[in-house]
Order: sequence, then C-alpha cells, then structure tokens
Amino acid sequence: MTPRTALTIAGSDSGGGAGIQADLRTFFAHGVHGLVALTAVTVQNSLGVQGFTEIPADVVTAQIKAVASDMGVNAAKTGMLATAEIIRAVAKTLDEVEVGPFVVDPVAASMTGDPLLREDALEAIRTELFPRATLITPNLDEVRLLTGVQVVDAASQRAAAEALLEFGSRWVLVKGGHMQGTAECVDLLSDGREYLELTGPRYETENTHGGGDTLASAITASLAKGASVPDAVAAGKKFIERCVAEGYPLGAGVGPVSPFWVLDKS
Ligand SMILES: Nc1ncnc2c1ncn2[C@@H]1O[C@H](COP(=O)(O)OP(=O)(O)OP(=O)(O)O)[C@@H](O)[C@H]1O
Ligand SMILES: Cc1ncc(CO)c(N)n1
Repeated sequence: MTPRTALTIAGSDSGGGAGIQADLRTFFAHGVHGLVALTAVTVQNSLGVQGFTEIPADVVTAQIKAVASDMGVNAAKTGMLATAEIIRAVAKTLDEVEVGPFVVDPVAASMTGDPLLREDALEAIRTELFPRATLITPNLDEVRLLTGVQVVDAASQRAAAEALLEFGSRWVLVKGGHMQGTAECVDLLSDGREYLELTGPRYETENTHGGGDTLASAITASLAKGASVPDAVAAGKKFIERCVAEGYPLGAGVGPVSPFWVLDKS
C-alpha cells in the first residue's frame, strides 16, 4: 500500500544526525514516505558547522512544486532555510501548491551555536512563514531571538507562547529542552485557548544532536497520517524522549539522538 507522504524543506547535515537526514529517518520510523526540498548543504560534524552553501531559491521552489504536483504532500515541515530569499520563495510556493498541515521549526543556529541562517532571515521567518503555519516549534534560544522573552519558568514559557501566537501561527510549541536546572523537560503547546504541558524525564546525556529536527519531523509524520495537532505533539514528545534516551556517541563532540529503537520491534 502506498504510505502517506511528508515533505521536509531543510538543509543537509553531512554528519547525518540533524537536518534532512534526521527528518528522513524519522519519517521512515513512522512509516511515512519522505519527500525533500533541499535548501542548503552544510559542512558539519559532531564538533559543529564549518560552513554552508545555500541552494538557489528557484531550485527550492522547483523541488516543492515537482513533488507536490506529482506525488502529493500530506504534511510539510521546514528546518534550516538559510536565507530570506529562500524563505520568501517557500512562502510564495506554499500559496500555489497544497501541502496539508505545515510545521515551521525556526532553525536559527546549531546547538553548538553556529549560525544556520543569514542575519536578515529570522524576520522573514516571522512575517512570511509563521502566518502560514499550523504549528511552530521554537527552542528557548529561538524564542528569545523572536520575542525577546527569556524563558526561565512556567510563567515565562506561557508568556512566550502568547507572544509567539501574535505572529499568526495556529499553534505554538515552546520546547523546554534548554531550560536550566529542571529535573523534567516540559514543552508547552498552545493555540491561545488551550495550554497543554507535555512533561517527560530529562535524561543525562551529551548526545542530543538533531533532537529538535527529530521532534518536528515526528509531529509532521503524525499530521501526515491525519492526527490532530495535540495528538501529533503528544506522540512526537514520546518519540523524541526515547530517541534522546538512546542517543549515541559518534565523533569527539555531540552525538545524535537515535530513532533506531523502532527497529527492535521487527
Ligand atoms: N536531556 C533531555 N532529556 C529528555 N528530553 C529532552 C532532553 N533534551 C531535549 N529534550 C526534548 O527534546 C525535544 C527537543 O528539545 P530542544 O529544546 O532541545 O530543541 P532544539 O534545541 O531545537 O533541539 P536541538 O538539540 O536539535 O538543537 C523537546 O521535546 C525536549 O523536551
Ligand atoms: C542542516 C541542519 N539543520 C538543522 C540543524 C539543527 O539541529 C543542524 N544542525 N543542521
């Protein structure tokens, strides 16, 4: 039987743990056929991002149109978008093709702090993509860059969600992975009416490379299969928890989270 499809509009990680590689292995783990519009090629390993080259914006557009017109897209997500020009091209293209629920992970930097977005581009994500998004999934650093809100506790996490919803997405997930000194990892999901706290254990591990991408693509895969946003996010949180717990060392720096545990079932 033909599986559901999910499109990732994102960059390549030569180290294989984040970017489109994380998205494709997560889609596979969910039994969803992954489609790709590549935005950039990064030179990257466990120690950081040494550099990147972006794909011309018209080639990004052409990739989206090629798969959407022929294969159909049941849900889509964005990761690294690299430049304001690519962001504007993606926004325009999404007005012309049908991609189903649309998840925007506003990737600004790698976890090692290396930029993955040219300087003027965050503003374009906020104005061009957030109003078109079903769900946005910023981490706490991205929340600060986007809103100025410094999340340190539950009250400021809620204030950040409210500020982010002003930019026009249907739902926001404020991820709490970077919250300091908490025994649990709490992600807050809201559409402005409901505020749902997703709470799980915080694992002691160095190997969290690709965690944000893996969570956003797990959510996108569930949306592609027809789940509601709260159900897709709850399932995504369970999925990423297990992937963080089973993250493995690879290279001298930060190793990747792992979706390989799904193979234990077979
Ligand atoms: N140590 C941990 N233990 C359990 N869950 C975690 C841990 N770190 C992050 N998570 C979870 O992983 C998901 C990604 O969260 P995080 O806030 O780290 O995103 P991110 O910064 O975008 O990820 P990345 O590490 O790829 O930059 C969230 O659901 C978060 O709660
Ligand atoms: C290509 C790429 N996309 C996203 C991230 C963020 O995890 C990364 N490190 N690399």
